[in-house]
Amino acid sequence: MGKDVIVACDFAGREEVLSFLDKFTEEKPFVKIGMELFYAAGPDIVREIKRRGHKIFLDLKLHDIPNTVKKAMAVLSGLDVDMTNLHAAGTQAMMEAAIEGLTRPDGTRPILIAVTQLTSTSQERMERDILIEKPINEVVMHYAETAKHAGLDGVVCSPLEAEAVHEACGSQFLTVTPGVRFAGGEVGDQVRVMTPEQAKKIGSDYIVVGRPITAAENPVAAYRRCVTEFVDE
Ligand SMILES: O=c1ccn([C@@H]2O[C@H](COP(=O)(O)O)[C@@H](O)[C@H]2O)c(=O)[nH]1
Repeated sequence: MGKDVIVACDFAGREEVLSFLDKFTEEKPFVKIGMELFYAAGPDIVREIKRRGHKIFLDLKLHDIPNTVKKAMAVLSGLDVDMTNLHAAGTQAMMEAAIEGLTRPDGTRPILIAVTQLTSTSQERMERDILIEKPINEVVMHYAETAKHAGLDGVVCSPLEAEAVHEACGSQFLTVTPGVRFAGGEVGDQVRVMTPEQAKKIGSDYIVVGRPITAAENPVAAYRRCVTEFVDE
């Protein structure tokens, strides 16, 4: 897979997401379905968007005991998504169980990536609220290396950490990076942010962009701007 822009379709239901996707008449963006849409519209919305020809990143961030995650991943493996994820904080054992569950009888499976530290988390909040008293870069790197040992394909991290993750885990280990804003754009609840252009320079494999596209006056133009800044030569 080459570099791509993944659109975070954080919508309240089926009609909202489909009318958003209908605006894209000339391209089929890679779509991220997160908790809001999945909890509202269920597995059918995954099938429907897939049927329309979009690649899908199912972003449910599983985090539970290994047996539960394994069984949940076995269910998700039937949905034919292209990518899914879990929290690396669930341990190497949980990640190994997830791979077992996700792998189909024919040996194929979607790309599986691990969330390191959420891009909305700052150094200060991580120390104060979750008592992790290490530099956030070191924490991200530790989770990335654990995910690699477990056999995962990559991580979710900020573009700020993409270069270091590739240095530690290899260039084939995927960096899927939310926390992306246009220069001067509203940051909202994100903390560790970069522009699409900066994410490209630092070597992110995928950028995940939600509100800068979905809340834009012209979402298709905003998407194309991301592609121009991040993908095009
Ligand atoms: O660390 C993480 C992990 C996941 N996300 C998800 O990405 C999008 C970002 O949306 P924006 O509107 O561009 O902020 C959203 O769906 C998050 O759930 C993340 O932001 N950070």
